[in-house]
Amino acid sequence: MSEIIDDILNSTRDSPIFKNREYLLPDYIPNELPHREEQIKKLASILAQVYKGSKPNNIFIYGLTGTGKTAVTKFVLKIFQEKIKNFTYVYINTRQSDTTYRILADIIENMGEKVPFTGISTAELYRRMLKIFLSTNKIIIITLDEIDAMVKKHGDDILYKLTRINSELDKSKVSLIGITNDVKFVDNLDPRVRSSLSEEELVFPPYNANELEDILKRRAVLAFKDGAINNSIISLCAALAARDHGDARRALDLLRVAGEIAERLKCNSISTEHVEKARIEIERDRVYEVIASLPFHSKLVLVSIIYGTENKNTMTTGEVYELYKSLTKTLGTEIVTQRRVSDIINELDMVGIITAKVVNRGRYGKTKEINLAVDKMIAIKALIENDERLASIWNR
Ligand SMILES: Nc1ncnc2c1ncn2[C@@H]1O[C@H](COP(=O)(O)OP(=O)(O)OP(=O)(O)O)[C@@H](O)[C@H]1O
Repeated sequence: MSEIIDDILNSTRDSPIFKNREYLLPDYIPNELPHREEQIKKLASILAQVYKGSKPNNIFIYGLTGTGKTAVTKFVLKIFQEKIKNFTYVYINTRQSDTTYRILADIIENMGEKVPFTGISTAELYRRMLKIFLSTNKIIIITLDEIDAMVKKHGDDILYKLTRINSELDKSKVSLIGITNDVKFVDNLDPRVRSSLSEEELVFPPYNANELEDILKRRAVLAFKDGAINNSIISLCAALAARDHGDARRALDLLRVAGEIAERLKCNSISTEHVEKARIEIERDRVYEVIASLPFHSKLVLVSIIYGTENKNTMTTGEVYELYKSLTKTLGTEIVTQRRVSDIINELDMVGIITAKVVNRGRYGKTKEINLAVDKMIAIKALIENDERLASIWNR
Protein backbone atom coordinates (compact mmCIF):
# COMPACT_ATOMS: atom_id res chain seq x y z
CA MET A 1 0.00 0.00 0.00
CA SER A 2 2.64 2.48 1.01
CA GLU A 3 4.30 2.13 -2.44
CA ILE A 4 1.09 3.39 -4.02
CA ILE A 5 1.19 6.49 -1.85
CA ASP A 6 4.94 6.94 -2.47
CA ASP A 7 4.25 6.73 -6.17
CA ILE A 8 1.59 9.44 -5.96
CA LEU A 9 3.80 11.66 -3.82
CA ASN A 10 6.77 11.23 -6.16
CA SER A 11 4.75 11.94 -9.25
CA THR A 12 3.31 15.04 -7.56
CA ARG A 13 6.75 16.22 -6.55
CA ASP A 14 8.25 15.46 -9.94
CA SER A 15 5.22 16.67 -11.85
CA PRO A 16 6.17 17.60 -15.40
CA ILE A 17 3.11 19.86 -15.47
CA PHE A 18 2.70 21.83 -12.23
CA LYS A 19 5.15 24.17 -10.61
CA ASN A 20 2.60 25.36 -8.02
CA ARG A 21 -0.87 23.88 -8.38
CA GLU A 22 -2.17 26.02 -5.45
CA TYR A 23 -2.31 29.08 -7.69
CA LEU A 24 -5.21 27.46 -9.53
CA LEU A 25 -7.19 26.35 -6.49
CA PRO A 26 -10.48 28.15 -5.80
CA ASP A 27 -9.48 29.52 -2.39
CA TYR A 28 -6.31 31.23 -3.62
CA ILE A 29 -6.77 34.99 -3.56
CA PRO A 30 -4.60 36.59 -6.22
CA ASN A 31 -2.88 39.86 -5.44
CA GLU A 32 -3.93 41.33 -8.75
CA LEU A 33 -7.41 41.29 -10.24
CA PRO A 34 -7.17 42.40 -13.86
CA HIS A 35 -10.31 43.71 -15.60
CA ARG A 36 -12.00 44.56 -12.32
CA GLU A 37 -10.32 47.96 -11.94
CA GLU A 38 -13.63 49.80 -12.29
CA GLN A 39 -15.31 47.71 -9.56
CA ILE A 40 -12.28 48.01 -7.26
CA LYS A 41 -12.29 51.79 -7.75
CA LYS A 42 -16.01 52.13 -7.09
CA LEU A 43 -15.96 49.93 -4.01
CA ALA A 44 -12.92 51.74 -2.62
CA SER A 45 -14.47 55.15 -3.24
CA ILE A 46 -17.65 54.17 -1.37
CA LEU A 47 -15.67 52.71 1.52
CA ALA A 48 -13.36 55.75 1.59
CA GLN A 49 -15.85 57.40 3.99
CA VAL A 50 -14.17 55.46 6.79
CA TYR A 51 -11.12 57.65 6.31
CA LYS A 52 -13.21 60.53 7.65
CA GLY A 53 -14.51 58.36 10.46
CA SER A 54 -17.99 58.05 8.91
CA LYS A 55 -19.96 54.97 8.11
CA PRO A 56 -20.07 54.25 4.35
CA ASN A 57 -23.37 53.57 2.60
CA ASN A 58 -24.58 49.99 2.45
CA ILE A 59 -23.62 48.28 -0.78
CA PHE A 60 -25.41 45.67 -2.82
CA ILE A 61 -23.18 43.71 -5.18
CA TYR A 62 -24.48 41.48 -7.91
CA GLY A 63 -23.27 39.60 -10.95
CA LEU A 64 -23.14 36.05 -12.26
CA THR A 65 -20.96 33.38 -10.65
CA GLY A 66 -17.23 33.64 -11.08
CA THR A 67 -17.23 37.33 -12.00
CA GLY A 68 -14.89 38.24 -9.13
CA LYS A 69 -17.40 39.62 -6.60
CA THR A 70 -15.93 37.79 -3.63
CA ALA A 71 -12.32 38.19 -4.72
CA VAL A 72 -12.68 41.96 -5.30
CA THR A 73 -14.59 42.56 -2.07
CA LYS A 74 -12.10 40.64 0.07
CA PHE A 75 -9.18 42.28 -1.73
CA VAL A 76 -10.44 45.83 -1.10
CA LEU A 77 -11.54 45.18 2.50
CA LYS A 78 -8.18 43.65 3.37
CA ILE A 79 -6.28 46.65 2.06
CA PHE A 80 -8.58 49.03 3.95
CA GLN A 81 -8.02 47.10 7.15
CA GLU A 82 -4.25 47.27 6.67
CA LYS A 83 -4.32 50.99 5.99
CA ILE A 84 -6.99 52.34 8.32
CA LYS A 85 -6.84 51.92 12.08
CA ASN A 86 -10.45 52.65 12.99
CA PHE A 87 -11.84 50.12 10.55
CA THR A 88 -12.65 46.43 10.68
CA TYR A 89 -14.72 44.00 8.67
CA VAL A 90 -16.47 40.69 9.00
CA TYR A 91 -16.89 38.35 6.02
CA ILE A 92 -19.57 35.67 6.17
CA ASN A 93 -20.55 33.22 3.50
CA THR A 94 -24.22 32.78 4.30
CA ARG A 95 -24.52 29.61 2.25
CA GLN A 96 -22.41 27.99 4.95
CA SER A 97 -23.63 30.08 7.90
CA ASP A 98 -27.24 30.17 6.87
CA THR A 99 -29.17 30.75 10.10
CA THR A 100 -29.61 33.91 12.14
CA TYR A 101 -27.86 32.12 15.01
CA ARG A 102 -24.82 31.19 12.90
CA ILE A 103 -24.54 34.63 11.35
CA LEU A 104 -24.64 36.37 14.73
CA ALA A 105 -22.15 33.86 16.15
CA ASP A 106 -19.82 34.43 13.19
CA ILE A 107 -20.00 38.21 13.63
CA ILE A 108 -19.19 37.90 17.34
CA GLU A 109 -16.32 35.48 16.73
CA ASN A 110 -14.93 37.64 13.94
CA MET A 111 -14.94 40.56 16.36
CA GLY A 112 -12.66 38.50 18.62
CA GLU A 113 -15.08 37.06 21.22
CA LYS A 114 -15.92 33.42 21.82
CA VAL A 115 -19.42 31.94 21.49
CA PRO A 116 -20.16 28.86 23.63
CA PHE A 117 -21.44 25.82 21.70
CA THR A 118 -24.86 25.63 23.30
CA GLY A 119 -27.19 27.25 25.75
CA ILE A 120 -27.49 30.72 24.25
CA SER A 121 -30.58 32.08 22.58
CA THR A 122 -30.49 34.11 19.39
CA ALA A 123 -31.77 37.11 21.36
CA GLU A 124 -28.85 36.78 23.77
CA LEU A 125 -26.39 36.53 20.89
CA TYR A 126 -27.89 39.69 19.42
CA ARG A 127 -27.43 41.49 22.76
CA ARG A 128 -23.81 40.36 22.91
CA MET A 129 -23.19 41.59 19.38
CA LEU A 130 -24.69 44.99 20.23
CA LYS A 131 -22.48 45.19 23.29
CA ILE A 132 -19.37 44.58 21.20
CA PHE A 133 -20.46 47.16 18.64
CA LEU A 134 -21.15 49.69 21.41
CA SER A 135 -17.75 49.18 22.97
CA THR A 136 -15.72 49.65 19.80
CA ASN A 137 -14.91 52.94 18.18
CA LYS A 138 -14.23 51.28 14.86
CA ILE A 139 -16.39 51.40 11.75
CA ILE A 140 -17.54 47.85 11.02
CA ILE A 141 -18.39 46.47 7.61
CA ILE A 142 -20.41 43.26 7.65
CA THR A 143 -20.15 41.39 4.36
CA LEU A 144 -22.80 38.77 3.69
CA ASP A 145 -21.89 36.72 0.63
CA GLU A 146 -24.43 34.58 -1.26
CA ILE A 147 -27.30 36.18 0.67
CA ASP A 148 -29.88 34.72 -1.70
CA ALA A 149 -29.16 31.21 -0.36
CA MET A 150 -29.78 32.31 3.21
CA VAL A 151 -32.87 34.42 2.49
CA LYS A 152 -34.44 31.64 0.43
CA LYS A 153 -34.10 29.28 3.39
CA HIS A 154 -34.76 31.51 6.37
CA GLY A 155 -36.29 34.76 5.11
CA ASP A 156 -34.86 38.28 5.37
CA ASP A 157 -35.40 38.83 9.09
CA ILE A 158 -31.74 39.00 9.96
CA LEU A 159 -31.09 41.36 7.04
CA TYR A 160 -33.86 43.63 8.30
CA LYS A 161 -32.37 43.60 11.80
CA LEU A 162 -28.88 44.35 10.56
CA THR A 163 -30.03 47.21 8.32
CA ARG A 164 -31.62 48.81 11.43
CA ILE A 165 -28.77 48.16 13.81
CA ASN A 166 -27.29 51.65 13.82
CA SER A 167 -30.40 53.02 15.52
CA GLU A 168 -29.50 50.87 18.55
CA LEU A 169 -25.91 52.09 18.75
CA ASP A 170 -24.34 55.25 20.18
CA LYS A 171 -23.45 56.34 16.65
CA SER A 172 -23.78 54.98 13.11
CA LYS A 173 -20.87 52.65 12.65
CA VAL A 174 -22.10 49.47 10.95
CA SER A 175 -22.40 49.14 7.18
CA LEU A 176 -23.48 46.13 5.16
CA ILE A 177 -22.24 44.66 1.94
CA GLY A 178 -24.64 42.10 0.46
CA ILE A 179 -23.44 39.90 -2.39
CA THR A 180 -25.57 37.73 -4.66
CA ASN A 181 -25.39 36.07 -8.05
CA ASP A 182 -29.15 35.90 -8.33
CA VAL A 183 -30.27 39.18 -9.83
CA LYS A 184 -33.96 38.32 -9.55
CA PHE A 185 -33.53 37.73 -5.85
CA VAL A 186 -33.54 41.49 -5.23
CA ASP A 187 -37.17 41.70 -6.29
CA ASN A 188 -38.21 39.24 -3.59
CA LEU A 189 -36.69 41.19 -0.73
CA ASP A 190 -38.77 43.20 1.69
CA PRO A 191 -38.83 46.69 0.07
CA ARG A 192 -37.41 48.29 3.24
CA VAL A 193 -34.49 45.88 3.31
CA ARG A 194 -33.99 46.31 -0.38
CA SER A 195 -33.82 50.09 -0.35
CA SER A 196 -31.59 50.10 2.68
CA LEU A 197 -29.20 47.51 1.29
CA SER A 198 -29.06 49.14 -2.12
CA GLU A 199 -27.89 52.59 -1.02
CA GLU A 200 -25.09 51.81 -3.45
CA GLU A 201 -25.12 49.14 -6.11
CA LEU A 202 -22.22 47.52 -7.84
CA VAL A 203 -22.61 45.29 -10.88
CA PHE A 204 -20.04 42.72 -11.96
CA PRO A 205 -20.41 41.91 -15.66
CA PRO A 206 -19.20 38.55 -17.02
CA TYR A 207 -15.68 38.44 -18.41
CA ASN A 208 -15.24 38.16 -22.16
CA ALA A 209 -12.89 35.60 -23.76
CA ASN A 210 -9.97 38.07 -24.03
CA GLU A 211 -10.27 39.07 -20.39
CA LEU A 212 -10.43 35.43 -19.28
CA GLU A 213 -7.40 34.66 -21.42
CA ASP A 214 -5.48 37.42 -19.70
CA ILE A 215 -6.52 36.21 -16.23
CA LEU A 216 -5.55 32.63 -17.10
CA LYS A 217 -2.19 33.63 -18.57
CA ARG A 218 -1.17 35.40 -15.38
CA ARG A 219 -2.11 32.37 -13.29
CA ALA A 220 -0.57 29.88 -15.71
CA VAL A 221 2.84 31.52 -15.34
CA LEU A 222 2.68 30.93 -11.59
CA ALA A 223 1.15 27.46 -11.70
CA PHE A 224 2.72 25.57 -14.60
CA LYS A 225 6.22 24.50 -15.49
CA ASP A 226 7.79 25.96 -18.63
CA GLY A 227 6.68 24.04 -21.68
CA ALA A 228 3.75 22.33 -19.93
CA ILE A 229 1.21 24.64 -21.50
CA ASN A 230 1.01 26.78 -24.58
CA ASN A 231 -1.06 29.80 -25.48
CA SER A 232 -3.52 27.92 -27.65
CA ILE A 233 -4.57 25.77 -24.67
CA ILE A 234 -5.10 28.89 -22.57
CA SER A 235 -7.17 30.48 -25.37
CA LEU A 236 -9.25 27.32 -25.62
CA CYS A 237 -10.03 27.28 -21.86
CA ALA A 238 -10.89 30.99 -22.00
CA ALA A 239 -13.14 30.54 -25.03
CA LEU A 240 -14.99 27.60 -23.45
CA ALA A 241 -15.59 29.50 -20.20
CA ALA A 242 -16.62 32.66 -22.06
CA ARG A 243 -19.14 30.67 -24.08
CA ASP A 244 -20.60 29.45 -20.82
CA HIS A 245 -21.07 32.84 -19.20
CA GLY A 246 -17.70 34.45 -18.59
CA ASP A 247 -17.01 32.66 -15.32
CA ALA A 248 -13.38 32.99 -14.15
CA ARG A 249 -13.78 30.15 -11.66
CA ARG A 250 -14.83 27.81 -14.42
CA ALA A 251 -11.94 28.93 -16.64
CA LEU A 252 -9.42 28.36 -13.83
CA ASP A 253 -10.98 24.98 -13.01
CA LEU A 254 -10.70 23.92 -16.65
CA LEU A 255 -7.04 24.81 -16.70
CA ARG A 256 -6.31 23.03 -13.41
CA VAL A 257 -8.29 19.88 -14.20
CA ALA A 258 -6.75 19.69 -17.71
CA GLY A 259 -3.33 19.88 -16.00
CA GLU A 260 -4.30 17.14 -13.55
CA ILE A 261 -5.49 14.90 -16.38
CA ALA A 262 -2.25 15.44 -18.31
CA GLU A 263 -0.33 14.61 -15.15
CA ARG A 264 -2.37 11.47 -14.50
CA LEU A 265 -1.73 10.31 -18.06
CA LYS A 266 1.99 10.98 -17.53
CA CYS A 267 2.16 13.53 -20.36
CA ASN A 268 4.65 16.39 -20.39
CA SER A 269 2.24 19.00 -21.64
CA ILE A 270 -1.47 19.75 -21.77
CA SER A 271 -3.27 18.96 -25.03
CA THR A 272 -6.69 19.95 -26.37
CA GLU A 273 -7.90 16.39 -25.57
CA HIS A 274 -7.01 16.96 -21.93
CA VAL A 275 -9.06 20.15 -21.96
CA GLU A 276 -12.00 18.33 -23.52
CA LYS A 277 -11.78 15.57 -20.87
CA ALA A 278 -11.58 18.26 -18.17
CA ARG A 279 -14.69 19.94 -19.54
CA ILE A 280 -16.63 16.69 -19.35
CA GLU A 281 -15.34 15.92 -15.85
CA ILE A 282 -16.24 19.39 -14.54
CA GLU A 283 -19.69 19.28 -16.09
CA ARG A 284 -20.27 15.86 -14.52
CA ASP A 285 -19.25 17.21 -11.11
CA ARG A 286 -21.47 20.26 -11.54
CA VAL A 287 -24.49 18.16 -12.44
CA TYR A 288 -23.83 15.88 -9.47
CA GLU A 289 -23.51 18.84 -7.06
CA VAL A 290 -26.62 20.59 -8.36
CA ILE A 291 -28.75 17.45 -8.06
CA ALA A 292 -27.33 16.42 -4.68
CA SER A 293 -28.23 19.79 -3.19
CA LEU A 294 -31.79 19.98 -4.55
CA PRO A 295 -34.64 20.12 -2.00
CA PHE A 296 -36.47 16.81 -1.48
CA HIS A 297 -39.54 17.50 -3.64
CA SER A 298 -37.39 18.79 -6.49
CA LYS A 299 -35.50 15.50 -6.30
CA LEU A 300 -38.80 13.59 -6.41
CA VAL A 301 -39.92 15.56 -9.47
CA LEU A 302 -36.59 14.71 -11.09
CA VAL A 303 -37.04 11.02 -10.26
CA SER A 304 -40.47 11.20 -11.93
CA ILE A 305 -38.92 12.71 -15.04
CA ILE A 306 -36.17 10.06 -15.14
CA TYR A 307 -38.77 7.29 -14.79
CA GLY A 308 -41.24 8.84 -17.18
CA THR A 309 -38.78 9.50 -19.98
CA GLU A 310 -37.39 5.98 -19.82
CA ASN A 311 -39.71 4.70 -22.54
CA LYS A 312 -40.69 7.88 -24.31
CA ASN A 313 -38.86 11.01 -25.26
CA THR A 314 -40.78 13.75 -23.52
CA MET A 315 -43.36 14.22 -20.78
CA THR A 316 -45.98 16.84 -20.05
CA THR A 317 -46.33 18.64 -16.71
CA GLY A 318 -49.49 16.62 -16.01
CA GLU A 319 -47.69 13.32 -16.60
CA VAL A 320 -44.82 14.38 -14.35
CA TYR A 321 -47.32 15.32 -11.65
CA GLU A 322 -49.09 11.94 -11.85
CA LEU A 323 -45.83 10.04 -11.44
CA TYR A 324 -44.72 12.40 -8.69
CA LYS A 325 -48.00 11.79 -6.86
CA SER A 326 -47.60 8.02 -7.00
CA LEU A 327 -44.02 8.33 -5.73
CA THR A 328 -45.12 10.36 -2.71
CA LYS A 329 -47.69 7.64 -2.03
CA THR A 330 -45.09 4.89 -2.27
CA LEU A 331 -42.80 6.78 0.08
CA GLY A 332 -45.60 7.92 2.36
CA THR A 333 -44.46 11.54 2.24
CA GLU A 334 -46.45 14.76 1.99
CA ILE A 335 -47.36 16.09 -1.43
CA VAL A 336 -47.01 19.53 -3.01
CA THR A 337 -49.48 21.09 -5.45
CA GLN A 338 -49.32 20.76 -9.23
CA ARG A 339 -48.58 24.46 -9.37
CA ARG A 340 -45.51 23.98 -7.16
CA VAL A 341 -44.40 21.02 -9.30
CA SER A 342 -44.71 23.26 -12.34
CA ASP A 343 -42.43 25.83 -10.61
CA ILE A 344 -39.96 23.08 -9.74
CA ILE A 345 -39.92 22.03 -13.41
CA ASN A 346 -39.01 25.61 -14.35
CA GLU A 347 -36.27 25.68 -11.70
CA LEU A 348 -34.79 22.40 -12.94
CA ASP A 349 -34.87 23.81 -16.46
CA MET A 350 -33.07 26.98 -15.32
CA VAL A 351 -30.18 25.04 -13.78
CA GLY A 352 -29.89 22.93 -16.92
CA ILE A 353 -30.88 19.55 -15.46
CA ILE A 354 -33.92 19.18 -17.71
CA THR A 355 -35.32 20.97 -20.72
CA ALA A 356 -38.92 22.17 -20.60
CA LYS A 357 -40.00 23.54 -23.93
CA VAL A 358 -43.40 25.23 -24.22
CA VAL A 359 -45.24 23.90 -27.26
CA ASN A 360 -48.52 24.98 -28.71
CA ARG A 361 -50.94 22.11 -29.24
CA GLY A 362 -53.49 24.09 -31.18
CA ARG A 363 -56.95 23.72 -29.67
CA TYR A 364 -55.54 21.68 -26.77
CA GLY A 365 -53.69 24.79 -25.62
CA LYS A 366 -50.11 25.06 -24.52
CA THR A 367 -48.13 22.40 -22.76
CA LYS A 368 -44.55 21.70 -21.86
CA GLU A 369 -42.35 19.05 -23.39
CA ILE A 370 -40.11 17.91 -20.61
CA ASN A 371 -36.93 15.94 -21.03
CA LEU A 372 -33.82 15.04 -19.11
CA ALA A 373 -30.86 17.20 -20.20
CA VAL A 374 -28.05 15.43 -18.35
CA ASP A 375 -26.52 11.98 -18.21
CA LYS A 376 -29.11 9.68 -16.63
CA MET A 377 -26.57 7.58 -14.72
CA ILE A 378 -24.99 10.64 -13.07
CA ALA A 379 -28.43 11.95 -12.12
CA ILE A 380 -29.42 8.63 -10.52
CA LYS A 381 -26.07 8.39 -8.70
CA ALA A 382 -26.48 11.90 -7.27
CA LEU A 383 -30.03 11.10 -6.18
CA ILE A 384 -29.43 7.77 -4.48
CA GLU A 385 -26.13 8.64 -2.87
CA ASN A 386 -27.62 11.60 -1.08
CA ASP A 387 -31.02 10.44 0.06
CA GLU A 388 -31.85 7.09 1.63
CA ARG A 389 -35.52 7.38 0.77
CA LEU A 390 -34.72 7.81 -2.90
CA ALA A 391 -32.19 4.99 -2.77
CA SER A 392 -35.04 2.78 -1.54
CA ILE A 393 -37.06 3.52 -4.69
CA TRP A 394 -34.31 2.18 -6.92
CA ASN A 395 -33.78 -0.83 -4.72
CA ARG A 396 -37.40 -1.86 -4.93
N1 LIG B 1 -10.12 39.52 -12.31
C1 LIG B 1 -9.68 38.36 -11.82
N2 LIG B 1 -8.37 38.06 -11.84
C2 LIG B 1 -7.91 36.91 -11.33
N3 LIG B 1 -8.68 35.96 -10.79
C3 LIG B 1 -10.00 36.20 -10.74
C4 LIG B 1 -10.57 37.40 -11.24
N4 LIG B 1 -11.91 37.36 -11.05
C5 LIG B 1 -12.18 36.19 -10.46
N5 LIG B 1 -11.04 35.49 -10.27
C6 LIG B 1 -10.92 34.17 -9.67
O1 LIG B 1 -12.05 33.40 -10.08
C7 LIG B 1 -12.59 32.66 -9.00
C8 LIG B 1 -14.03 33.07 -8.76
O2 LIG B 1 -14.07 34.42 -8.32
P1 LIG B 1 -15.06 34.92 -7.15
O3 LIG B 1 -15.17 33.86 -6.10
O4 LIG B 1 -14.63 36.25 -6.74
O5 LIG B 1 -16.41 34.97 -7.96
P2 LIG B 1 -17.84 35.42 -7.47
O6 LIG B 1 -18.32 36.44 -8.44
O7 LIG B 1 -17.82 35.77 -6.03
O8 LIG B 1 -18.63 34.08 -7.71
P3 LIG B 1 -19.83 33.42 -6.84
O9 LIG B 1 -21.01 34.26 -7.07
O10 LIG B 1 -19.97 32.06 -7.45
O11 LIG B 1 -19.35 33.35 -5.42
C9 LIG B 1 -11.68 32.91 -7.81
O12 LIG B 1 -10.75 31.87 -7.74
C10 LIG B 1 -10.99 34.22 -8.16
O13 LIG B 1 -9.70 34.26 -7.59
